[in-house]
Amino acid sequence: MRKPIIAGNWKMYKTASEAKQFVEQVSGLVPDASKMDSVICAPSLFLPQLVVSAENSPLRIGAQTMHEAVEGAFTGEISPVQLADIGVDYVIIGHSERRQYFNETDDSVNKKVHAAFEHGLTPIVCVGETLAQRQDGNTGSVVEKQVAHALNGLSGQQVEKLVLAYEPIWAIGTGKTATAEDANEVCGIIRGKVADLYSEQTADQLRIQYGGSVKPSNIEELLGMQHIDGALVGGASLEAESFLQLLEAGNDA
Ligand SMILES: O=C[C@H](O)COP(=O)(O)O
Repeated sequence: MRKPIIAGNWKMYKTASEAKQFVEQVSGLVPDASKMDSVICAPSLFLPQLVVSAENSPLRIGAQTMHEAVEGAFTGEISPVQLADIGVDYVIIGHSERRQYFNETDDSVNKKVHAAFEHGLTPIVCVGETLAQRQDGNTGSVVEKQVAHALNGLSGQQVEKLVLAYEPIWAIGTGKTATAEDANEVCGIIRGKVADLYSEQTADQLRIQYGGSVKPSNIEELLGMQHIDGALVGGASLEAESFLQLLEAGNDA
């Protein structure tokens, strides 16, 4: 039985005071970590403050990206050492918005995944196809290639610890959710690829999230699917009430 994991990705939303207020409001209401994992991935600017605000709560704090180097002349970037040092637990790697607007590639995703593990961070690795790739019937081959690249060189034990997020690009922020069956089918393809690359046991342990217009009204159906172990949520994670409803669904799954 894989433990559900619901992660909010706030993207470039909220001010520092709004972020602090949100975490103070939800932290006492987050389900126990023995039942599920609950994460907020916030803008880097707020991370130190949110780690402190969440310290007595099961809520964990994540970053939305990072550089793969330990340190260096990389203006504007944040390193895995810096994230780990302030108590961040998770980091999203290879989100489609990073791939599209900030030149993140399968190769840099792989380097960042290795760097995350070297410094004790849990990577949430995003993969997913464009609408054109889906319409051309290439969804399976696209996500298999992304998964193989992202995991290259990792041990089976590391793969069992990471989180993969399947996010069809055409469903992000559009209100169009993949049907639960379609999302489950692709998550099953991802699990099958991991079984080929590693073992059935590793594939069985791996947690796979679905992301793309997840909201309180559709999360239960998604979490009811065999291969979907959680959700990576943008818009619906911004309001405390809807985030808590998502966690409740995770806790009941
Ligand atoms: O990381 C989250 C995803 O990009 C999904 O965003 P969304 O829930 O606003 O569609």
